[in-house]
Amino acid sequence: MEGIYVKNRNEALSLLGVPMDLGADRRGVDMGPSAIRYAAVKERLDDLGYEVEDLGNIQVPTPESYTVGHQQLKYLREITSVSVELADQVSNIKDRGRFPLILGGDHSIAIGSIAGAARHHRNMGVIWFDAHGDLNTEETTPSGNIHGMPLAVSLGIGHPDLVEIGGIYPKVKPDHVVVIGARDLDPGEQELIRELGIKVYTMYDIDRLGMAQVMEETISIVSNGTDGVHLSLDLDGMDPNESPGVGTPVPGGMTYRESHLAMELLAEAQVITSAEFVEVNPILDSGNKTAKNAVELIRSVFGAKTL
Ligand SMILES: NC(=[NH2+])NCCC[C@H](N)C(=O)O
Ligand SMILES: [Mn+2]
Ligand SMILES: [Mn+2]
Repeated sequence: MEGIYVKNRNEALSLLGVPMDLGADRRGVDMGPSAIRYAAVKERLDDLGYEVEDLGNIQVPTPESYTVGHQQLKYLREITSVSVELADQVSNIKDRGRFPLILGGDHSIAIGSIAGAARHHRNMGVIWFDAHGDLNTEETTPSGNIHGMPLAVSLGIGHPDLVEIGGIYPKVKPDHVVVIGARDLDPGEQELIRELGIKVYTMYDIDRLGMAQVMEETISIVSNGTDGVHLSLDLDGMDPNESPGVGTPVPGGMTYRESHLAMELLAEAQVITSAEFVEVNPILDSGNKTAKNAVELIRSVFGAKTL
């Protein structure tokens, strides 16, 4: 198994924005793709020698025009239809031999991007960089917000409308999933993690082992017996002092340096076959700092080196 970038700098990347905020039930994160583009994501990847196309944004309904619907699964219908479209677009990008780089939007978009990537990688690994587990279901959710559920959905757990998106389910197996940076797990999520034996590196583990070892172990877990790896990076995994522009900040997160090292080690390992960067909320940000961090992390994962 092998990622499609770094080795070959002529490789083609496709940027796709998903201005979704329905999964967070809070405005601002819909402007994430614009904020990341404003931070010059395309130009900064051009500089690395990639052929980059920007496909623009997927159309997402505005919350003001819809009702929440189900209280435990807010905007289920609208999120389902966007996810179906996103899955198709990600799959089309891969059909064209290009690398899908998805810009969020709240984390519910992972449902669609993983569904699309899973069509091409039937044994896909997933790295979930996040303060949260995003392993809730309609029974365990404290908020009813679907952005707290996409990892569970990808594992085949949750509302059938979400789980069945893309026609393949489960999309990933618990043995091939690693969560990095967790420091806020709801009781139901903790139970599910134990039950399924999902590997979670909490902030405690990162402090004890160091990021280098965490990534070495992570890479070996997600590449063992898999045919591709999706990176799902929630900017709230980073410390809110450094990345304040997120809707659900949790203190005590990964530093700028730790996050970069993680991306650099992924670049060296050449394992990532699709990626998304989510939860950037420019309304809550200061000076577009969080979007700029996203762009720097994107550059690192695509092999940027100082020397
Ligand atoms: N992608 C995120 N930022 N998720 C935050 C989820 C917060 C909380 N665990 C919930 O389910 O509501
Ligand atoms: Mn999060
Ligand atoms: Mn998340």
